[in-house]
Amino acid sequence: MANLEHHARENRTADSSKPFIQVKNVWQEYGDQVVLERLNLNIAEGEFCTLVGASGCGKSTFLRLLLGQETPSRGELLLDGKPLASEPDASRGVVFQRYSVFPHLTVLDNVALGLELPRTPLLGRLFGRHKREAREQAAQMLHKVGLGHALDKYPAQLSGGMQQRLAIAQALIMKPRVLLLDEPFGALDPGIRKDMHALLLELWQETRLTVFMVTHDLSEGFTLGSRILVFDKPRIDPHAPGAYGARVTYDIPLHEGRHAPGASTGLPAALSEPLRTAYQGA
Ligand SMILES: Nc1ncnc2c1ncn2[C@@H]1O[C@H](COP(=O)(O)OP(=O)(O)OP(=O)(O)O)[C@@H](O)[C@H]1O
Repeated sequence: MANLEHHARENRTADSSKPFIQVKNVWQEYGDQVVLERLNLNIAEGEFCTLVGASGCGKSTFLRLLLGQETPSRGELLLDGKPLASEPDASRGVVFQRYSVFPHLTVLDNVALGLELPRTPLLGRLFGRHKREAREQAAQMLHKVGLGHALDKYPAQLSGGMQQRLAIAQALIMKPRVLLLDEPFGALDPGIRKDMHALLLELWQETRLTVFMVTHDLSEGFTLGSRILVFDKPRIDPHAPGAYGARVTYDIPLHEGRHAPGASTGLPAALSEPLRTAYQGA
């Protein structure tokens, strides 16, 4: 835990008066299909943004832009006032719905590898003291996410929830400043999802990482987020479905001052009901 707290302090050296992430008039087009249009957002460091919206409206595309996997067709994304690196780097960690660890490595090695690779890109592994330190750090992180008892297991021996815990540990061990989650709990049973929500909120509150999480579950979006971003297409041309893209049509702060998981959404009923209906009908 000391590590995570230290990490949180390190992350907070930036000028807090400036938005941490700025999205300036961002468009993303594939051929003649406009997927995202005119996105403008300022995100402060430490916000937990949940992204909801109809299937295919560009939420994962937006995550890929934040990750640096793609560059926008127009506009720019700034992190600490500087253009985002055009390739994924250690400042951003990512967890997908179907997790992507190395099946032939143990749980411990999967997490330690993240620390080893950047230091020895050619050999791929560390030796001696550095190796021991990497493994100790990895073991600490795995205890933190509740996998302390499974260090020597292989991914195929883990349940879905445990695999996502491993994926989260793998992302966090790199001390990212931004954590990108693309429906990380979408494949899990409701009971396990609740446990994962508690874990994620606990980790977020300790690190004050900036989180972007795509979810199809509106109540998950409301429960976890400190801010919910609703993606939707305000204009549709039935003769040219790709002519217009999605924008953020609702941008709602939630849980101001929240410190306990499961606090109320604080949304006025007059707003939450139409939003729920519109979203589910989409
Ligand atoms: N590399 C690409 N080339 C062409 N089209 C793409 C590409 N990536 C995404 N798209 C299209 O962009 C649109 C948005 O896709 P995206 O996966 O971002 O939506 P989404 O909101 O995350 O959907 P879902 O909720 O179903 O995961 C889709 O129509 C998809 O086919």
